[in-house]
Amino acid sequence: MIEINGLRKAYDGHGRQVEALADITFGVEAGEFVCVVGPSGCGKTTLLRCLAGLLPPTDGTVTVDGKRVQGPPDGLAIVFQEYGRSLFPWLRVGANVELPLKAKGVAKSQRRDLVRSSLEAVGLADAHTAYPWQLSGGMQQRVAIARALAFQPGVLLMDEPFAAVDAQTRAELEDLVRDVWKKFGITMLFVTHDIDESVYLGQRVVILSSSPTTVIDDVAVDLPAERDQLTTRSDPRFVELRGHVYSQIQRAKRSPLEK
Ligand SMILES: Nc1ncnc2c1ncn2[C@@H]1O[C@H](COP(=O)(O)OP(=O)(O)OP(=O)(O)O)[C@@H](O)[C@H]1O
Repeated sequence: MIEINGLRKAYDGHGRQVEALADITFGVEAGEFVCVVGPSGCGKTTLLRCLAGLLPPTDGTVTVDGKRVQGPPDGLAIVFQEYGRSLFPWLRVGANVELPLKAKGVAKSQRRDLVRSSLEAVGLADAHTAYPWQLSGGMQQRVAIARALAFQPGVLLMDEPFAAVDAQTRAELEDLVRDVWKKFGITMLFVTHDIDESVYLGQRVVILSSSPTTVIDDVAVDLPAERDQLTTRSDPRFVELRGHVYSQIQRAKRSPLEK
């Protein structure tokens, strides 16, 4: 479904090159839930931007559904961390969710159905006529997720979507994302700096090194498919996997001479 092959991305800035990604290779199967973790500044956002066709790679290729990414691929949606900036404050919730559908040329009656069903899927059926600024941060992020779902994406990219919400809301949103993933069979690539979150959510965790960034590990999360904030997080296997990812990231942060 997603194939990333030898991806390198260097930025040119004020006469000096910043190599954000050195050499990234991994794939995501259709319908899989893969989390990407790595130290701060290792290029997680850059990776998602290359996948979404928002940035051209310096080297290497990205393909989605067999097609090489050279611009935003069809059927791919993205949810960013900063929900406050991704929703239009002058549009009501329903209109925010509907906007990309209008741009896509979806007929009015179908737009109405999609807006209703995606707001229902995120538990916000009643918020249709509210303005985003009347909602809590967690609810605003639900609207952003509904907007992505209404688009009926085959692939959903999420860039640290819960970094700005409180711990309790975060747990609710994590469960919501697992629910919509299961319900809609979407291929998920979820970027986070939170190790526990990556193990709780993913079927696999891809671990990135610090710069020059490569994939240092690709961990299969062999926890039961039914996850629960209490039982999963206290499962000895969860604790073991979290410890493994943590130690890999610590190793990734050390300079090559210390490893
Ligand atoms: N537009 C840009 N021009 C120049 N350098 C950039 C640009 N965007 C990102 N970088 C650099 O590329 C590297 C990777 O940045 P990126 O934001 O992708 O990392 P990240 O892992 O998402 O960071 P964080 O964990 O802080 O969210 C950083 O060194 C950053 O300074």
